[in-house]
Amino acid sequence: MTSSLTREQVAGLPKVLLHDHLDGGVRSATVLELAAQIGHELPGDGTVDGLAEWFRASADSGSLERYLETFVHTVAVMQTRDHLYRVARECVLDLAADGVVYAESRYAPEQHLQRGLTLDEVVEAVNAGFRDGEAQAAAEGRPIVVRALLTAMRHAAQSTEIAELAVRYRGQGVAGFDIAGAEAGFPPSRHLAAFEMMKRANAHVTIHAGEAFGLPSIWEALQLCGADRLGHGVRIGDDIGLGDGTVTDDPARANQVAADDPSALRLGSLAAYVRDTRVPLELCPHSNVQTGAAPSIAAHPITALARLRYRVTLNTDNRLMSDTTMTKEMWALVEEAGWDLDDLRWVTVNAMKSAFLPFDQRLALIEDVIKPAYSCSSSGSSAPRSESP
Ligand SMILES: O=c1[nH]cnc2c1ncn2[C@H]1C[C@H](O)[C@@H](CO)O1
Ligand SMILES: [Zn+2]
Repeated sequence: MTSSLTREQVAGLPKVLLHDHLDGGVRSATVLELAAQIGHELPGDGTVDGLAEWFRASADSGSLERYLETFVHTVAVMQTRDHLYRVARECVLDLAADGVVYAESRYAPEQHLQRGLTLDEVVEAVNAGFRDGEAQAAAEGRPIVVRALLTAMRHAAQSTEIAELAVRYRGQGVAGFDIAGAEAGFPPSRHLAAFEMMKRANAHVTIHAGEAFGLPSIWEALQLCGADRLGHGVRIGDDIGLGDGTVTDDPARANQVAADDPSALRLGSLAAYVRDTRVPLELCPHSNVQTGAAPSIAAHPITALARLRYRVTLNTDNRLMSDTTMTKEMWALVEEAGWDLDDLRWVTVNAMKSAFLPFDQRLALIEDVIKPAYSCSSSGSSAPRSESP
């Protein structure tokens, strides 16, 4: 239970990460080195730590739009085959060092064409980095499986082409399709043709929705665009009533009510649909605090949603901008929101169940890797939380 769980123990647990941006997790040392090579001018004081701090502080603005402005400096150094390969390979090594055993890493191929690469060359460079990173991590005794998700930017007009690219590389390192970028003013239905194309191809879709904008965005993502998962989806709390407000109006109180008596919270029809149909929520606590989607880790709706038994998964979003890792996300919930080992095991199994990986491979990772490690870590003082139906 909480009292016996240490940060070191959490660091050693196997983790599953479904929502991590490749261009949001570049090592600051790599940004510095590659920027010098290509003559890209960077903010900060010229040091690795200074640049990392610049990303964190600039992203800490309370606004998604300002958070996203920082990506210009990572995207700038991901414009050649070698640079994409390096960033992808380092990403895998960093995730493996954090205990991640399965990850889906997303990026927008259309943002990496500034120096003449084609969309296919971008995907192939990243795939090559992922494969070599996996091989090196395995050789170092930290096996990890990584798949790519191809993102289309929601303010742009290339989503159908990116969806076609995702289908073309399905089974060759690419597991699905996503849209990202500023949410307000750019509803998911703007990209309906791309989503319909994915559905016709029986391919997987996740959509950034319910982060900076609320229920209409979630509704469109699910009911018009057929999303299999929600990127963030934290604003589903707007449809869960406290009697005098919603979960997202007063998340600290909602967490308390959910812990004391979950049946006291009333679910609107969309909130009920999301829970009943087990829609996976790719929740990213530190990122949400930075963009103003949640007030703090302690008061983040993830805890109420977990107590209400939504299909909650825990994610990093952008390790560089949010100065985070999976260990840090987990440990913050333990220290600040009362999570215990069973909660961590539960979100990890939830994530593996929700991965865009073939069923037999998901099952093998759950049975052979995740469950045995969490059983070994268990103090034996509590029964594991039962799986959701
Ligand atoms: O949290 C986010 N919400 C919406 N868009 C995001 C978020 N994090 C990163 N992005 C954008 C910026 C990246 O350049 C792009 C592709 O990874 O996705
Ligand atoms: Zn994201």
